[in-house]
Amino acid sequence: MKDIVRDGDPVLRQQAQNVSFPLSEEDKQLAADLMEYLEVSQNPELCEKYQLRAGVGLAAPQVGVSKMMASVLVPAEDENEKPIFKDVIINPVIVSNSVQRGALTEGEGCLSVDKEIPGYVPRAARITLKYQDVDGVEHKVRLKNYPAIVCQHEIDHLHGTLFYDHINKDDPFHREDDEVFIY
Ligand SMILES: OCN(O)CCCc1ccccc1
Ligand code: NI
Repeated sequence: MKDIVRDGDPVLRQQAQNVSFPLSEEDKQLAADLMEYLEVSQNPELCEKYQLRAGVGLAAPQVGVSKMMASVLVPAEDENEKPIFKDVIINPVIVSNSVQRGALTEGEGCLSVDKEIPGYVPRAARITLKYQDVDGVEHKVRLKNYPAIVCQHEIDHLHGTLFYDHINKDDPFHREDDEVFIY
């Protein structure tokens, strides 16, 4: 398990570099490590054993690698179902997003930010995301609700943005009329 870099390390505030294809052995290993972390962290026994915070996403800068790559694993409600979204998104670009905003009712956290920072993190309620997978295959997906929020959180990491940058300083729980709140 690679160590998670904490807020304060400059790598979390850098613009990550594009990844070239075909992936080098090093980048293939990085992609595997980023996804393995999520799988292990979402397994209750292993999560306990390795003392990991369960994660639904992990961006390369969070393991000290400033490259445009992040793993996303959003499990289904029923763990016997397949995940809602599972992939390593490489060179991701949000090509369009809804005007409507959305936020998680419980706010957000981050594996790189040890303290709780209360407040709504307003994001696009729906996005169209283009990315390449580890084989270099281009994907264009439309996401809403939790997967859309998680992908935006991860893509933020690739541009040196952390979730609390979006929280309204004067009124952390400010709600716009048309915002959707995701449970
Ligand atoms: O960057 C991933 N990471 O810090 C783990 C937490 C992911 C995450 C948590 C809340 C809302 C969106 C995404
Ligand atoms: Ni994070």
